[in-house]
Amino acid sequence: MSQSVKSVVILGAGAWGTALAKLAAINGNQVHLWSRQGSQSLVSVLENAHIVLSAISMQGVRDVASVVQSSPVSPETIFVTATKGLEPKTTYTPSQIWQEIFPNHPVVVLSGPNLSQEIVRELPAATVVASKNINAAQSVQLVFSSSRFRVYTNPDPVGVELGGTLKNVIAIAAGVCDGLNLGTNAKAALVTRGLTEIVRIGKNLGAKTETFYGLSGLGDLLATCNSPLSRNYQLGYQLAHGKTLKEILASLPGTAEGVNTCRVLMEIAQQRSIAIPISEQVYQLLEGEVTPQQALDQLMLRDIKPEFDDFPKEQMW
Ligand SMILES: NC(=O)c1ccc[n+]([C@@H]2O[C@H](COP(=O)([O-])OP(=O)(O)OC[C@H]3O[C@@H](n4cnc5c(N)ncnc54)[C@H](O)[C@@H]3O)[C@@H](O)[C@H]2O)c1
Ligand SMILES: O=P(O)(O)OC[C@H](O)CO
Repeated sequence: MSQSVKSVVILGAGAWGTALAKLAAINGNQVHLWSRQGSQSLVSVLENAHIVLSAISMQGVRDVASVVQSSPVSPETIFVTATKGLEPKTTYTPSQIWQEIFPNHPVVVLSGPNLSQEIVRELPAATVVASKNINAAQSVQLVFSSSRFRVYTNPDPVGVELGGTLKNVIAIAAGVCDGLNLGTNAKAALVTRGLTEIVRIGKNLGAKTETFYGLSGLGDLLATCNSPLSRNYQLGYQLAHGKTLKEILASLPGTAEGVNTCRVLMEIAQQRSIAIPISEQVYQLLEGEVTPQQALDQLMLRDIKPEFDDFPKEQMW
């Protein structure tokens, strides 16, 4: 694959930032991995950057974006966000924060079934880069594509971002399901109905339904709900084994964004009257209002209903 060498700055040297820095470096790009604990100043690494990719956990995104705003950045710089979360105060996605702060720059979302521990082992994986600016998405595609990492473009950044973000809540539920040994049928039902909740919220927020059936939606949902490498899945699994949220968070390696996302998601669903029963039980579980068994009972004993919300009546029977 031929491409011109790009100067790529990765913000956040956690698990995902480090894996992405490795992928960009494999292709011969000039990569600077910036961490708040490191010795390099943000201003010095941002100079001449073609691409600035944020792999900061949600809680730090606005602070870091504001510091970047006060640094000299080329007018051509493309911002890429790889964070999977929602901002509590505004309910914004990370790309909405970057776009608000940098209204004249292209913003690209990078999201997919990407467990970082597999990617650093160079196991094959695929992802999606989504933007309203196709040229920017294609530039980012070239920077990260390799024989081990297949990158697709997509024109629906909100859908790609919400798929990666909302699946973390369902992954917590999947961990609970496996932790309680509920079986394969239960897991299939949970993941499928979880996807229905993600589509309901996503459509309401302006995303395209098809996006949720792609890599960044269903793909990431399957990866995260089936792997003990997922921190969100692990969190649910340990809740099912009787640990408290506080105990789990104290020993979990890295960030489980699903905890914060679930709280913001409940606010969005309530404001917009969207039914998300699985996510609601995850919320109550995280708040300590129900036990895993009570959450399961509440889901199974809901009123019976048709499978789909919006089948035209004449096609029903
Ligand atoms: N690890 C994965 O497999 C993976 C894959 C895809 C997406 N993600 C997403 O990427 C994001 C980061 O995940 P991670 O696994 O690297 O988490 P992590 O906990 O390993 O790293 C988070 C990074 O954010 C930095 N950070 C947090 N607050 C900050 C602040 N206020 N200022 C500066 N830096 C700050 C931390 O120093 C750290 O470098 C999350 O939103 C996660 O959902 C992770
Ligand atoms: O470890 P998790 O649960 O944050 O999942 C990591 C990625 O989002 C998987 O694509």
